[in-house]
Amino acid sequence: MSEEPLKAIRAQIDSIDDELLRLVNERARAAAEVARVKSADGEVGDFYRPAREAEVLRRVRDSNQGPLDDEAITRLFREVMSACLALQRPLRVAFLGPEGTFTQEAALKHFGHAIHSLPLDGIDAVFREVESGGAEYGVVPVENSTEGMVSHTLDRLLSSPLQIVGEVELPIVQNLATRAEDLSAVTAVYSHQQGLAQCRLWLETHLPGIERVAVSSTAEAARRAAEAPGAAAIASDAAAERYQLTIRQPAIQDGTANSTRFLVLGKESPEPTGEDKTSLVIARENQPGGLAGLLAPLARYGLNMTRLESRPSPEGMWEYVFFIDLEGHADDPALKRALGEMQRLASLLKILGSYPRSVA
Ligand SMILES: O=C(O)C(=O)C[C@]1(C(=O)O)C=C[C@@H](O)C=C1
Repeated sequence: MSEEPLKAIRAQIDSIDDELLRLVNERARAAAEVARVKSADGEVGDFYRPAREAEVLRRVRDSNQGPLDDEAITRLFREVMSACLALQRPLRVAFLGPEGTFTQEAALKHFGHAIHSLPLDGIDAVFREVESGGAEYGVVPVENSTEGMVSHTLDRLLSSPLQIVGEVELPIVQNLATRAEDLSAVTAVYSHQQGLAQCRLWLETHLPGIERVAVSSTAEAARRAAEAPGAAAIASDAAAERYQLTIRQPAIQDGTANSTRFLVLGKESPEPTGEDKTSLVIARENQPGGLAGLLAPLARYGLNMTRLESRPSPEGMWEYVFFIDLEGHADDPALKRALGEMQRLASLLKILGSYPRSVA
């Protein structure tokens, strides 16, 4: 290879980098100025604005002409914003730990890497940390495309004063990670109960009769597998790397399109962005056509429901509450009117939050 053309292109890259460096710092100074104006206006607390961040990301995606794809551009700008925000004070973000969980991956995807991470040992602990002000935000799993809802998160949403302020969708790739030399040396498989369920067919085919142990997370499973030679974990690439396990079999999940949706919890709902979702929980006394009647205003106002899930009510046996996701923000006029009408029919209606649709 001739060195001369390479030298010239590298000189060009150096000068582009100089320009990028100057521009990124200029942007950081502008973001710091926004923070100064917010403080002067008497705003206290953190300066994170999920609605504005969604707007910034959608805008750059819309003007992106490549060759970098939209996902790469989103990742880059997310990190730039994360670093700009951390100039004021890094956000404290609690998530279902330990380090190496898919929930940590979701938290980093949403907030970027310039955060102060708080890995906690349960969904309940994440809610409590945000409720008590120990963290400004929390990230918890809420549903998996193969395995369905994470009922603990739904139940906790019902009782918590927290708001859903964002959502993150993450493709989930589960691996069999172990220190064992090969599959025949595996004597037990550890994972989160959802990890075990997502790989049920693979386990039945390749490790029939081998003990399956459910633990608090896939990362905890990897930690345990690192301690015992015959143990294996169903866990992420990140967890396998963190606990120095070898991936004996990659991508063992049964569903080809396996993805998990996570919720970001905070104290205040973001303002409307034009591409939002609203989550709520409703109930009505048990009567014929009860649920249909309750949902009728949605059809009347032409509102789109993206999810409907029932859970046993904490109030009584064979009573149910319904978790609903709608397109739109609770401050949008049509949605506001529909919610008002539903409120009159419902024995319970709690808005869990309005938040920008995830920018993947
Ligand atoms: O626009 C704001 O409110 C800012 O604080 C600036 C900025 C950014 O870097 O663009 C930083 C943090 C917020 O979460 C949103 C956006």
